[in-house]
Amino acid sequence: MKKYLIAGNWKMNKSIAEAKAFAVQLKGEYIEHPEQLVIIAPFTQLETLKKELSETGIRVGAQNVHYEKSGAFTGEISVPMLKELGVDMCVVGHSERREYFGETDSRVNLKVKALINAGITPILCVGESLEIREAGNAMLFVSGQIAEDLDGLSAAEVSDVVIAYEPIWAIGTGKTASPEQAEEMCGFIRGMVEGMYGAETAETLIIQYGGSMKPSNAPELLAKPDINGGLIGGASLEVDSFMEIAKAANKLQ
Ligand SMILES: O=C(CO)COP(=O)(O)O
Repeated sequence: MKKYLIAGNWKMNKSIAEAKAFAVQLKGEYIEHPEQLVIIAPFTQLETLKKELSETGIRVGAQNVHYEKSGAFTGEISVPMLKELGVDMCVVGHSERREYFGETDSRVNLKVKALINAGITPILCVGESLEIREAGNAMLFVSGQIAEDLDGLSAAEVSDVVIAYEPIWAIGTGKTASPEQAEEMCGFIRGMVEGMYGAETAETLIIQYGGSMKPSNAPELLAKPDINGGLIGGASLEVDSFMEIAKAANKLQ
């Protein structure tokens, strides 16, 4: 059976009450593979979501983390703090963090390592801008990101990482990468991981596509052999559209 991970990245949206209402509604749905779902929420909602979803098998993730365990880092949240809440996954290196908050590959690398050491699955985001794609350098750029972001990790550690390919030009724009474009890059990433860490690690690696994924385009994207799910922004904010995407994955299994 092909593995999928359908992740809703809520970004900076929802109140605690809204997060709870979403979880309650989600629990009312028939969910074939709850272990394939994860809600990536703002820090303030994590405790509520963990509580509400505790018996369901649906996982909960954070959107960012600091790599130091504690210290004078005002405004930051550490890996042990996420661990204390029972957080299962954490997005690292989202393009919005890279663009607006100066997240560098070397910091992304430290975050990935800190999360793996604590047993929290990193969802590592990579992806090129439109300018880079149009210059014909998308693969060169993405391979550079992956090489730096995974630097120093063993094959066993890379097996614990999820990679999300999110072309910046497709995020929040309504402009999706075509299934062929998405597959081309996800296949390229898998090939790169195979070259670096071996066939076994590459075969089991979960590679998501992200960027305006929605119920209408999800079936075609998810059908591609190297795409193991989605990192979904806008369409994850409503249970109905999120579940439609999850069901599209189940139909392919
Ligand atoms: O950035 C994304 C998920 O991390 C994609 O967001 P949209 O689905 O809203 O384009």
